[in-house]
Amino acid sequence: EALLDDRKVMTKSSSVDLVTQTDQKVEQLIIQSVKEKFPTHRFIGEESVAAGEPCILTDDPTWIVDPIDGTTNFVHAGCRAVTWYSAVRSLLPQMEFGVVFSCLEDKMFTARRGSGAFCNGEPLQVSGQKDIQRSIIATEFGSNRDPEVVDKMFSSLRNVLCIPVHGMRGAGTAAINMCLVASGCVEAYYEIGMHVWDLAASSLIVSEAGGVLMDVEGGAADLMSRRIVAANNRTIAERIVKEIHPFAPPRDDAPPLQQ
Ligand SMILES: O=P(O)(O)OC[C@@]1(O)O[C@H](CO)[C@@H](O)[C@@H]1O
Ligand SMILES: [Mg+2]
Ligand SMILES: [Mg+2]
Repeated sequence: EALLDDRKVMTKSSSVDLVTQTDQKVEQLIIQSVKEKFPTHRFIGEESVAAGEPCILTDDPTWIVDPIDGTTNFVHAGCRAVTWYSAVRSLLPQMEFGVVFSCLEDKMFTARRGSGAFCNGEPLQVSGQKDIQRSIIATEFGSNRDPEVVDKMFSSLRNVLCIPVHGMRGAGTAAINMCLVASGCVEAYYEIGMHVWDLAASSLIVSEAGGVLMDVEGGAADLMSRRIVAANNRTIAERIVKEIHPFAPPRDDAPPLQQ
């Protein structure tokens, strides 16, 4: 309770895009401790980018950090927070490993390229369901309250729901939604508007658990594009793509607007 009272809530891109001192402190803690071991590595951190650091991938090993994914949950409920980080190498980008920690459930999700995905050391496998009408799909509404954008999100939501699917869910964090796909708890997750740090670690966890990643228009997934479909298999992913009303938010690696 005292911690909740102490929590200073600030806003970023909009009045519903929240950040706390805890986000900033956790990010600094992760970056500092990695830097001590790997002084030449680079970082893309959510709160560092918010403070003006660049969001670009180079050929250097780069750690992509979201200190708390689900800050809104954290602010409201105190405990529904996730800390995660991942490292990528090369411009493609080639993810080397990903880590998502769900402190609510005390679950550590990990994946290393080519070595599978795990939860607390137990191997993960996506759902074997091929019938979208027997599936649960996860999504989120993001922090953009522009009515035109909200209309597009609602149109996609309506279309997917009316396929019909068994249900739709949202954990309030992209990272955990993706881990739910990797664990076989939901068949797919899609969203437009989240950022590279929301997805980087969990994208490897999904693919190492046997899942597929796709752009919302069906092409190759691009983690800087702020659009993703993550599914248990290609059949389910392609069916969802048919129902999504696509739009393209400014890319994470777009040059900053001139003042
Ligand atoms: O700012 P945060 O808490 O790191 O993350 C933002 C986020 O929780 O909001 C989105 C909702 O659209 C999620 O998909 C995404 O993971
Ligand atoms: Mg996040
Ligand atoms: Mg965050």
